[in-house]
Amino acid sequence: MNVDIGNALASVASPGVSRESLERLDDQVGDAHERIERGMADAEHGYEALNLPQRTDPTEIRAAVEPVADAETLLTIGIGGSALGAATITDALAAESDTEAIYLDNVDPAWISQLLENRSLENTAINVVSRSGTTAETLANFLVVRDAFESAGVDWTDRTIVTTGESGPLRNLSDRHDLPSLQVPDGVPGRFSALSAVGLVAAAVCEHDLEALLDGAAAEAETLSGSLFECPAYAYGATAYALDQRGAGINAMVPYAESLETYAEWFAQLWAESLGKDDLGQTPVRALGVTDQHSQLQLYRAGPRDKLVTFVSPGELADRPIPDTGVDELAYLGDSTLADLLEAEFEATEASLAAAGRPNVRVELEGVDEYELGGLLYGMEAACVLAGELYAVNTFEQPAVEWAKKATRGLLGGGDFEEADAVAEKTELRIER
Ligand SMILES: O=P(O)(O)OC[C@H]1O[C@H](O)[C@H](O)[C@@H](O)[C@@H]1O
Repeated sequence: MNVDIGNALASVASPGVSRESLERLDDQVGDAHERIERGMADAEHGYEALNLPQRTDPTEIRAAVEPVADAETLLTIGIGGSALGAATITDALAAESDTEAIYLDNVDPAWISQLLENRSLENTAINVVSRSGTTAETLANFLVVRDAFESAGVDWTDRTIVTTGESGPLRNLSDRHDLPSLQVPDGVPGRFSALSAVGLVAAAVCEHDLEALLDGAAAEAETLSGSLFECPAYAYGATAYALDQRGAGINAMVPYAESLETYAEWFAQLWAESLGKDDLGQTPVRALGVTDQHSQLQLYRAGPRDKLVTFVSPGELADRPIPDTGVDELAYLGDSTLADLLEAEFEATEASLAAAGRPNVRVELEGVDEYELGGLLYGMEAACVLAGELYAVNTFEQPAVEWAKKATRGLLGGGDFEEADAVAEKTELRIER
């Protein structure tokens, strides 16, 4: 990916960052890069994720999915980092097979029932993913889906792949039923695991090119260096950090491709869960170009000066001409294509923010294919790790999320967790109808 931070400069935007400030910040980027390189070399928890392009074995993943290669539907059961990377990849890429990839990352009973009803389960495969192997939502959904297979007389053990940690309840279950299984690599937190089996099993069943995804990521890894002026990922992370320090506490991620809508969700988890700690962090907002030009843009251009808008320009897309109508006022459309319109809207929106002095950054791809997507995912992970160093937070933990997980388990009788007591202590001021 390339990154253009021109519209984040203080000469264009407020808040903005001056070139001199960026040059001063570059010293910290150099130190942070040394720390990151050390963490990668020592395979330290979290930093190890940046080694995935070299460590992940696509042949092993393809072999594990072989038994379900014919699936018409792949139900991936996971949540957070165990679903969003895989969903980002299969949603972004053009279909290479007839497999439909569906993600069960919520526990809404009506939705799950609807998904299972009228589905031919003989042609469905299950991909259950949980790093810890203990996440209540994932295990509950898995048990419900298993039960639906049993009720339909389909042997779920023939149709299930497991990706989990080295030990834990899901690993035990997988061993007991002798299921094909893959391991979440040690030292790789869920939200940084898109380029491991966690993100690539679904891509393999959908016959996407895993090597190209990893090659794109490896090429991005090659750009990591001690200066933000030489590394697009660090330029992004450092600029987002500097703008947050200057008041842009919100980061709206706006890809200009329908297929990248899920990518904005993945980014939101990465940015929020990694950087939101010690009363610090930048709030990610998910948006989509051009759709949200007609809803959120008003606020971005004229609301409080507390936002960075990150555009992702997808580069060349498969195109479709706009038919001519013979109506004079619409003639300009008839001379164009949908991709021309998308591009013009992107450039106009970017300019409209700059003209109003609102900081924005452009992330440029050369198309939405495996190689470019691998680079984007890796680049944003590296940007996030760099930002974590600059904020001096522990990027790779998520104690606030764990707190709510414990409270939920306590409420359901899954153990004695003091966090659950807070539920009964809720302050009420109810207004009843
Ligand atoms: O993969 P699992 O252990 O099931 O965890 C799934 C998700 O659970 C939690 O909510 C964590 O905060 C996320 O970072 C993680 O991705």
